[in-house]
Amino acid sequence: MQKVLTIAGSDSGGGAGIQADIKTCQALGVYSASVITALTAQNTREITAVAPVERAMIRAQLDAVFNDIHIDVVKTGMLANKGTIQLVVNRLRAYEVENLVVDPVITSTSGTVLLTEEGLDCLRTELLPLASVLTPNIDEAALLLGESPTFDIKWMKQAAKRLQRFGPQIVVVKGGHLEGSEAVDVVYDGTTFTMLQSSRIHTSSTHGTGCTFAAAVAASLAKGMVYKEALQTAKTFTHTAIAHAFPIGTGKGPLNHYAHMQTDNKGVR
Ligand SMILES: Nc1ncnc2c1ncn2[C@@H]1O[C@H](COP(=O)(O)OP(=O)(O)OP(=O)(O)O)[C@@H](O)[C@H]1O
Ligand SMILES: Cc1ncc(COP(=O)(O)O)c(N)n1
Repeated sequence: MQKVLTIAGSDSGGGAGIQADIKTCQALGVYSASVITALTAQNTREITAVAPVERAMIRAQLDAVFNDIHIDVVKTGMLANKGTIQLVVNRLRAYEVENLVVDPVITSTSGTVLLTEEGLDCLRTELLPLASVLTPNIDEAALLLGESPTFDIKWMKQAAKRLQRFGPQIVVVKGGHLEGSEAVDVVYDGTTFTMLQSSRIHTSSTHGTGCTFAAAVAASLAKGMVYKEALQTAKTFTHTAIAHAFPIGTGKGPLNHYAHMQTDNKGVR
């Protein structure tokens, strides 16, 4: 059984964060352990409270997992602040983690800041050098680069190339928020660009798409897939989960993480 550790925040509404990560790993047949960095009081409409977990408790969770369970791939999501990032970096180095997927969660879709400014600097300089795969959306890519985004493929390519210089082996700039009929993500591996392409689904069920995509990359890498196959698997998995989402809540609803189990191999019911 391959094992992923997700280090992220809890979403009480069950659509994003730790909950999305665990469901994704489960659906892809990979075991998941979880280290919770923050609690959020959240539903499909808004985040009403955020409580970062104290550092000693995060450290205790990390050490409890790493001292007992062999982890194949680590995935990070909401890290909340500089202190937590420094601690996570310290523990990832101590346990010699080699496979790391970093989803740089900065702001929720509903507009709540989930990472402090100091935390953003620290993520850029201390965590990105350890990353195997970095998965920003267009806004997150721009914040990491300290500039305004342009919502087109040309800018996404430039951003991916420049972000790769911070240290991650592979950068995926996700185009879920692009205009048009296609949802295109730009992948840069230090040498070549590739595109992950799918049709855009017109739906309000998009809460947790970023968490789901990154967790599916982590689970696929844990299963031994090479990165191109892992990214394509994650893209198809996320698309299917959006396409077959149930109407849950009154805002931006969660995905159906188990949809691909109810579909044939082409992702069609
Ligand atoms: N409406 C959609 N139709 C098809 N694919 C989508 C749609 N929205 C997002 N995706 C895909 O989902 C994945 C996540 O991309 P997105 O840009 O939405 O990330 P994100 O903004 O980090 O997500 P989140 O909404 O959780 O913050 C990408 O592969 C993207 O192309
Ligand atoms: C705990 C947690 N982690 C991540 C997100 C980002 O997801 P989204 O952009 O869909 O709101 C979130 N809302 N909550």
